[in-house]
Amino acid sequence: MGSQSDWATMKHAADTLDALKIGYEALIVSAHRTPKRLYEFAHSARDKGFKVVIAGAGGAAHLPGMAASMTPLPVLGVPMNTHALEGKDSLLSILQMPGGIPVGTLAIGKAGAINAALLAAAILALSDSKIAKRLDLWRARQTSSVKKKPKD
Ligand SMILES: Nc1c(C(=O)O)ncn1[C@@H]1O[C@H](COP(=O)(O)O)[C@@H](O)[C@H]1O
Repeated sequence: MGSQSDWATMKHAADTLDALKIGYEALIVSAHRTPKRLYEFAHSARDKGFKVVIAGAGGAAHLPGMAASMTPLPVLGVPMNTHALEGKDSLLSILQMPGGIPVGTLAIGKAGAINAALLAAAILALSDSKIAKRLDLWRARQTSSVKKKPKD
C-alpha cells in the first residue's frame, strides 16, 4: 500500500488472506515517496517467490501501475476512498492503464480489498489444490451465512 493511512482498508485484504491461510507480506511502498523501495520490491518480487501483488493506493494512485510495469506477476489494484473525490480519483488512475501493462482493478475501499484477496486466492488456486479447497469452503460459508429474510 502507498501509505500507513491505507492500512485500515488494506487490512481487510490481509484478514481475508489470513482466513484462507495464504501467506503474504504487508508493506508500505510508494511510487511517489519511496520510488527506490518500489523499484527494488517490484524487480525482485518474482525471484523472492511472490505470486501475486495486491497494490492499494489513493488519489494519484500510480503505485499499482508502476508496480505492474516492473514485475511480470499479476498486479491487483485497490483504489482507496478519498475525502476530496470519494475514491473516483484513485479508481480512474488505477483503472486507466495503457494497453500492454495490465492492472486488475477492484472496487473502491473495503469491498475491493476483500475481493483483491479472493481474486489472488483464485489465481493461486489454479495451481494449488489446498487453496482451492479452502476457497470453496470460504464461499460455501458465505452462501450459508446469508439469511433468506431480513431481521425486522
Ligand atoms: N497513491 C499513492 C502513492 C503512489 O501511488 O505511489 N503513494 C502514496 N499514495 C497515496 O497517498 C494517499 C495519502 O497518503 P497520506 O495519508 O500518507 O498522506 C494514500 O492513500 C496513499 O496510497
